[in-house]
Amino acid sequence: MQFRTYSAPEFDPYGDSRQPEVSELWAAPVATAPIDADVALPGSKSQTNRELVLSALADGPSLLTAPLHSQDSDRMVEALAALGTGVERMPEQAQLAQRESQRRPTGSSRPAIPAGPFGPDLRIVPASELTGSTTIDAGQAGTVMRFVPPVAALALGPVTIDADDSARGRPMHAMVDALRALGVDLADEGRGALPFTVHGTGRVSGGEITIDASSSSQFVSGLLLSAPRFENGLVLHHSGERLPSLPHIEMTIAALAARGVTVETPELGTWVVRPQPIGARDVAIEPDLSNAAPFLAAAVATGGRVTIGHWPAETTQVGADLATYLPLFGAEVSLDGDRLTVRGTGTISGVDLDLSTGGELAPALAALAALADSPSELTGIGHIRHHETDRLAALVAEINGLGGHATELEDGLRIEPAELHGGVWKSYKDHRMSTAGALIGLRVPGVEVHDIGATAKTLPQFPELWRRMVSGPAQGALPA
Ligand SMILES: O=C(O)C1=C[C@@H](OP(=O)(O)O)[C@@H](O)[C@H](O)C1
Ligand SMILES: C=C(OP(=O)(O)O)C(=O)O
Repeated sequence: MQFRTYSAPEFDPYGDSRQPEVSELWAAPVATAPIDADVALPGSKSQTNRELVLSALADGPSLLTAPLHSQDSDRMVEALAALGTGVERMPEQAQLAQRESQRRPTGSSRPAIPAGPFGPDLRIVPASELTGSTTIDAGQAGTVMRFVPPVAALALGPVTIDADDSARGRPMHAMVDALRALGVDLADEGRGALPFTVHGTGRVSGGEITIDASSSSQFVSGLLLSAPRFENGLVLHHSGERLPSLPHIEMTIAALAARGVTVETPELGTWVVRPQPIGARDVAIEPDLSNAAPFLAAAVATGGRVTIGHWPAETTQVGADLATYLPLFGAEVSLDGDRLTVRGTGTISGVDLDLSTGGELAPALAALAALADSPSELTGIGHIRHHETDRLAALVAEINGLGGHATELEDGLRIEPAELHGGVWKSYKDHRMSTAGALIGLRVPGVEVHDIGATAKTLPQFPELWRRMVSGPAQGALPA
């Protein structure tokens, strides 16, 4: 394979997240001393894309403050706009006034949401009638490919939904079968995969269905988000060997509740949504706590300190579990107001972790485990074989490619201590593989990440934020 050298572009926080494909090599910065940094992170992908969908289906305009601007959120904005939703980028003055009005009730003078320059707030104006006769590009976004088809079914006219070549293989069967069972006409040429065309009639009858959401919680979330607009609502049962990422379903239920929609859960694996309006709402999006994983892990890897501001006191984001996971690796974690600090202690211990609730944290935690001084097992994550890439295979290949000792388990990974060396770390067009490579590169000289541009999926600013974090005013000696 031939690679060219990659030099980071100028930091452009308002830049277009649809970056050109960056398939060059990025020399991962090496920490020469313990990291000592404060990091501000843009908005949560999962919250932004839920609130975009709910705002498009709501009974009036909504304002999203501090939303994410990245490939995944841009694909969602474009999808909803193609169906007739109005999306306005708020001018800076209006943003400041809005943020001022969202100051914390405790009397603190600090705004309740990040003031970081990560892109404009968005005002969403629902269409009086969703219109089809359009094509939607989900890119690589699981949230777009699983949340938008039920919305398309509520539109009038055919909607073709497609994705990047690399994402066309992601499971969609459960959504195809669910929509058909709800009375939606869908043409998929028997593939049960993207691309397919939803022949929307402007209405979905709804009813009681059973799906197998073992491969992704997003099927449940996608159906629940649109269900209040189904004529008969939805009674949804999950039947399958497992249900991953439960906090993400909790996030969906919480987002609906905040807009006045109750989701009843009479038993585990059943959700009931009655037909009802979805309330318009102004929402402040929390920072993306899953994207916090490589940054906080950097403190552990270098025996240093990383602080992330605006850490929510209460959240359904699974990244909040980093505060309990990282101490298992040997870190100290403290929360001072809304500032979460992780301090490395100089020791990186191996861990046994069931990550079934938070599979998207696995790449960062696997990278940290590869730097640990004792073996780790990360389990409950068989479903991450269906994420942006087969993450179990990718992590094993790349960790071992640097001299590590990782093996694939039926539902996870075993990683044993080994002396790592430099080399090319491939990203497989997966943002979390790119950031996992960067994390290992902090401690292993000569790691070159192929396609750091993949981080544009949820964090286009990653190379610059990482560079700033590593080049902070750190002093002292790295752990042995
Ligand atoms: O609903 C969501 O926002 C997400 C759900 C999870 O998907 P899976 O259940 O497919 O793991 C998670 O991994 C993904 O990053 C985001
Ligand atoms: C699995 C992920 O993304 P998606 O929303 O595309 O499923 C992820 O971000 O780790």
